[in-house]
Amino acid sequence: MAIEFTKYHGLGNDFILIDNRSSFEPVVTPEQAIELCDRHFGIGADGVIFALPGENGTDYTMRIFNSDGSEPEMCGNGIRCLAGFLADLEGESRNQDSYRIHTLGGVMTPQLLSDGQVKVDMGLPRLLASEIPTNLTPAQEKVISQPLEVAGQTWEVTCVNMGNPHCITFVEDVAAIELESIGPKFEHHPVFPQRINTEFIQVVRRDYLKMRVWERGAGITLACGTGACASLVAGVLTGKCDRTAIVELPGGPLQIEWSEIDQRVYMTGPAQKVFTGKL
Ligand SMILES: N[C@@H](CCC[C@H](N)C(=O)O)C(=O)O
Repeated sequence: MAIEFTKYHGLGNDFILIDNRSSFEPVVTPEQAIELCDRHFGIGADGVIFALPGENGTDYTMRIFNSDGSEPEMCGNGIRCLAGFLADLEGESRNQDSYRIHTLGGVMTPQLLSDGQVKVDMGLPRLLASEIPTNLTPAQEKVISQPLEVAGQTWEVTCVNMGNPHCITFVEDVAAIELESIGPKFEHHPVFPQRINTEFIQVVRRDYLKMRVWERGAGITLACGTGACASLVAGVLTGKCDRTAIVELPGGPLQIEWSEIDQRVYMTGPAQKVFTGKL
């Protein structure tokens, strides 16, 4: 059976999008996703995203496999790409600018803006150790500026769940971080039972942060939307940044706001279609 796909990226965080609207189960297995994501022997991507029928009264469901075949709960750059993909699929029959999307990390609402960008209501950040999850502090406490031993060094970390788990460390210079060697050690640290996404943040100004990321299940990527949101929340919790800031990633900037009014996090950024194909 031939399967059509569309390749998208959000700031270089790239995905294979599949129209899965006629079934509640992904038409590609995690093992096949690993092969498709391979940059030498496959299409090449950080993950495979499926547009499935909506659940619990939502318009659609998003599921995603990382390039290692694991299934994360949520993907920020991916959900912007999904919104662009859905708008394309609906074509002339489209009658809405925003979609309510069911994900394993909760309901998210991407909105297509007139300038081509996508703004996503990413929901409320979850901060308790049990919600990350981590056993770094007692279950009902937040994990803010806690010491964590990784690779013989003590790092001061703050943890935030944005549907998926993140561990954030503020550093003087993100360029000096040896991401390839330190990233996997954070990801597989025993204090994180479901592994972790790891962000290193340099505060250039209170409204401008530089970020590099090691993603759970995907390694170094050019951008991570949930990671940018989690990092801004961590910056506010530690008093290092404002509630609205630009987070500059290797693939480009995202605008992030942690609203004082409704306490929800909003992310605005691009979603770019690259090409279509058939498997
Ligand atoms: N790149 C994504 C996050 C994808 C999922 C992540 N690798 C995980 O396992 O949680 C984003 O833009 O948020």
